[in-house]
Amino acid sequence: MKRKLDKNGEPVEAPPKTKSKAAQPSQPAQSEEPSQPEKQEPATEPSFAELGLDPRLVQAVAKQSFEKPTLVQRKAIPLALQGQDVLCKAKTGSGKTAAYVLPVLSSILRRKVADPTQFTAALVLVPTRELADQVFKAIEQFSAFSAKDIHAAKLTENLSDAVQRSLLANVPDIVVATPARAWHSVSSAALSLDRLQHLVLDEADLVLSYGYDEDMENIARSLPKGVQTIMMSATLSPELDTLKGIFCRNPTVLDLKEEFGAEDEKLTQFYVKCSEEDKWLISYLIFKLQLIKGPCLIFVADIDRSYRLKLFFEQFSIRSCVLNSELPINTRIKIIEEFNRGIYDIIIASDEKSEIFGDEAAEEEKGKQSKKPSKNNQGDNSEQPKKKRKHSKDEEYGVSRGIDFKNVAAVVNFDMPTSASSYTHRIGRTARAGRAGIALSFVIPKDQHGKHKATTIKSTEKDEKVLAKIMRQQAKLNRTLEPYNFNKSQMEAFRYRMNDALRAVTKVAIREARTRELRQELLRSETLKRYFEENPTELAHLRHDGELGRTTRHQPHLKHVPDYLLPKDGKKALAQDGGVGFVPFKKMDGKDRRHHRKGKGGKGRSFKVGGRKDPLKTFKVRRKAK
Ligand SMILES: Nc1ncnc2c1ncn2[C@@H]1O[C@H](COP(=O)(O)OP(=O)(O)OP(=O)(O)O)[C@@H](O)[C@H]1O
Repeated sequence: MKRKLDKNGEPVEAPPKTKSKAAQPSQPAQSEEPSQPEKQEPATEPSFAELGLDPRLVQAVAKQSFEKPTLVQRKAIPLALQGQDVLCKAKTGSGKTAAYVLPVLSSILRRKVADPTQFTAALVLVPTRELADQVFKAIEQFSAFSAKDIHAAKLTENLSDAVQRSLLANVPDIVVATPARAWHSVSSAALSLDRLQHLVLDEADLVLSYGYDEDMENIARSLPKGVQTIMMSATLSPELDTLKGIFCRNPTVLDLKEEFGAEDEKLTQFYVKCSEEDKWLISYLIFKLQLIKGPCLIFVADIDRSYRLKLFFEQFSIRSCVLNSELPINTRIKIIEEFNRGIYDIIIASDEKSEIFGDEAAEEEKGKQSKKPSKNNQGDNSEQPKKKRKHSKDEEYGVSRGIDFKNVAAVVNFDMPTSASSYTHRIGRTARAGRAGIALSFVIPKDQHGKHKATTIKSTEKDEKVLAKIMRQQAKLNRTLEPYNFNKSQMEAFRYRMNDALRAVTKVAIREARTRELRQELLRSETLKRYFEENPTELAHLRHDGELGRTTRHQPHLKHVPDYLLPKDGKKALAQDGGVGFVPFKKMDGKDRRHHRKGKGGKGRSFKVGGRKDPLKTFKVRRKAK
């Protein structure tokens, strides 16, 4: 039974004095208690050292330049250090990873002082391979000063069973894996959970959506008694209840409200209602004229779409890279790393999972009949999103959730997600850890859907419904989405160029781009290196194929925007009535513009998010009089 908590996530009753888990079930049920007056946060917030963490971890945290713990860290770390089960819901980008990694590492270090026996004490389950990589890196960073005492392993790479076995033969203290990988290792006796002490489910609301129900059940059966369970999630979903039922005993539930009030909100949200064709035109203008600057994440509905947009941008010399489930995991991780290092400014990510997480608009139409409580989701396929089993794609792929893309200035929903919760997760890739960011979503009005055969896509049919739902959801958080209006007449001058570029991006060109990308990966593959050494002619063929076939028409004239195309008052005139629509990330005086063109530091980065150069400080939204 869950405990009552105040608005700040403080348990209303005093936390148990005992550190022993065994004592917990005997505590009286608290959930029916009336609400207590809110507890005030202490005048000064505790530092990491004051949270009771091992000093070596505090040192590592300082190295990361984390000045003070975030709300979720202040609340969850002490509870986890006491050995309690914790179910924590906190917003995206609020620092949940450190909130569980630090106490788990601290407990392992503390235990090792008394008992240096080597065994796997912690298992961290995450829904995607990308996330596993990220969590593993966080563990490495936080154990920088205790590396000889903490040995971690990640079980998600495309490693052979033999290699994974040898990894596990070293008996890591902490294992990070997707549930499928973890169960595979447990069932083959490569990983022993016999002495497990901590189980973490990160992005817990997702694990069942990814079709891991059976793996979770199997893992649950293999756990010894008394394992501490920590569940982290950015949203509350019925799946959490299912998992709570399977794994937790009397967890403390932390439902943490936003750390910042509306006035501190650093995320600005816009939407553009436009035709299917204008979506391409506006995107071209936004990126070519740099109306949005800085690292940007563009979400599209499927893989073909990601290549179509990339090739379309290429026509105008706008550089971008694609991220999708077809690419090998190592490539995906590399792309995320390179984006975080500032090598790419635009990632076009296909959010195929958005479909799986439920088309809420469709659900609404079904009259919400399926509101029956599901005690246990096993076999309950009617309520569970369908597992997608497609061979070419990686089912453990996911970029809209959990991944810590650094300093993302803008998230663009080129194609709307099909649910409000997908939207929350997508926009959560920007404005992280108190930084600024914008979200811009293209919405196709219902009467415009299907009108432009070349670019129409099924998933955007219910954009308006989804938008309405998103607006309601955001309003609950005191957030609004503002219309982002373009001056249509000024856009017209660019239309023929956009059409020219769209025509060049044929289906054949997209197919070719898709296979070319995969071919490049084959050429880079370490696994195939040996094979190619022995079969050099095949390597030559593969290379030759790659050099051939650039099926997109090359149109050098599209690269530059001639001055006569630009409106008299420059880019600003593109915004209708000079109002919403111009998104300068930085005040652009003459000097700055030169600076931008040159591409500061040769990296093409021309602004900082947050700090003195906070682009949003110069951003004016003029509400349109209704
Ligand atoms: N105390 C802190 N001070 C400063 N930065 C922090 C702190 N804790 C975490 N961060 C940074 O905040 C960013 C977001 O953290 P993290 O990825 O853990 O968020 P999250 O809540 O797990 O997000 P999501 O729900 O999207 O997975 C990371 O770049 C992390 O390094």
